[in-house]
Amino acid sequence: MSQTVSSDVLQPLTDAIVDKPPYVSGTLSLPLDCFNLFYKTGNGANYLNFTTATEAELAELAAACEAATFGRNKEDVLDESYRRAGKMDVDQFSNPIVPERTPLMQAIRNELLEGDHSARPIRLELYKLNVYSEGSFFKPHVDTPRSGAMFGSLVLVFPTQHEGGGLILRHGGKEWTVDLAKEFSQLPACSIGFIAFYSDVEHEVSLVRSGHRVTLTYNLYFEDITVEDEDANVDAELISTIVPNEPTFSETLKEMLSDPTFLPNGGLLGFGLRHKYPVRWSLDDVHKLLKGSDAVVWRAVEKLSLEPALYFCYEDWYPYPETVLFFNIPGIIEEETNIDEQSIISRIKEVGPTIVIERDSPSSSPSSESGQQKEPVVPVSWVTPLTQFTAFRGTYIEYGNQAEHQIFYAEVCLIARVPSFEERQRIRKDGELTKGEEEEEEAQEEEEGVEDGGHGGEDE
Ligand SMILES: O=C(O)CCC(=O)C(=O)O
Ligand SMILES: [Fe+2]
Repeated sequence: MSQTVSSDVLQPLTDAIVDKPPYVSGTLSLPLDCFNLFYKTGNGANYLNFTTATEAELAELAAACEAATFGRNKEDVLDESYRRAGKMDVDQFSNPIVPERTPLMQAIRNELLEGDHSARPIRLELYKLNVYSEGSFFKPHVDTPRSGAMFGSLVLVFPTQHEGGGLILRHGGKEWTVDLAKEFSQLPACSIGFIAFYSDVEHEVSLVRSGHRVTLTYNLYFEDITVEDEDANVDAELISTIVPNEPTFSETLKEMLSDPTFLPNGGLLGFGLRHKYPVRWSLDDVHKLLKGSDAVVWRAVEKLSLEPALYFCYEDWYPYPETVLFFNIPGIIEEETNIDEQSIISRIKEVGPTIVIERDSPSSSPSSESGQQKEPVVPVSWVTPLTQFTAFRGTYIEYGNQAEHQIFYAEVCLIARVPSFEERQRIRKDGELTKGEEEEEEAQEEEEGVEDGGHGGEDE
């Protein structure tokens, strides 16, 4: 099973993985009362409507806010050189917008989730109201994952006059800017701006040069994440959009597998994933969170019986350079907050299991001298490169929008096991045989009028 395949051969597969931007934005017209805001003040309550709010009303709202904090190194901090904005917690205000009852949901489903995932049940949680007045900004960060099921954030921007305050999004070496302030001047007063993006997208709010930018932020969760069978809860009535690259990817992979010269003795195919994912201590359920093209790859590989699995990938240097895959983080990280990367790696090796995919050791390496058996190397052919090794204490935990101890974003890779050509043919024949046998059995049952333990007719 220790074969690899050249990148030229894999190129058609790599090319079939096409990506959409990791966000969706736009404007939406809503009924006038959706622009009402009621909020607490020191001595009572106040009211305004964002379509008619005056400068004085907005300044009053800004004054009723507290200074917004953000998460840095596991603590919520107030640092106006990193984030200057006002915030109001959800128990301090009321606004009648229910995003679930607007076309926003369809936009999130179709543009952000794609394909089969667009029909998954999702839940929105109102998180904060923020006011970015003149001189406000929020420097680059990723939003803190509040549970393993969180997949993104939604920002609604009210149509108040302001200049600046564009949202800059960065992902996979690309950058986009969404400046809704410019759009409002050309739209009816009852328009709201929205931006929804995946959780691992770095973003920043640029300096507001004048006016007030008022937003509602929401956390987006997959609702079926604790369900054993991920597809069981899917709302079948929603029409899922077709992902253009999914059939191409599947077909290309299928063709490769039917070629006797493609990994004739079997081997591992690797996919560096495009998104980072929130993890606690294991990757067991993370496949249910896969987004965009990452989800496409998983589904296609799974359908072709290549046993997809997710792994962390790290690079070790002692006693010789090695690249290693594993899927559980040992408890040591939970217990000790100031642990260094090398100690984590040593601990991972101790507790295992790990797969060594690369080793650069001289023939007389320390461990062979000491007579210790080295683990065999199982090489991986990378379809999409692994862009980064797993970093346990990276910038991703250092700057969030809230301090959070339990979960961090990790670089993850997907490994598919390609059986030998002989095995592939056997599986294919078995599949056909089983299907043929099932059909035969069904026909016989129908003839005999047999019902299958109360489930008869379920498939019709
Ligand atoms: O206001 C925005 O557009 C984004 C705000 C943000 O990044 C946050 O609250 O975490
Ligand atoms: Fe944010």
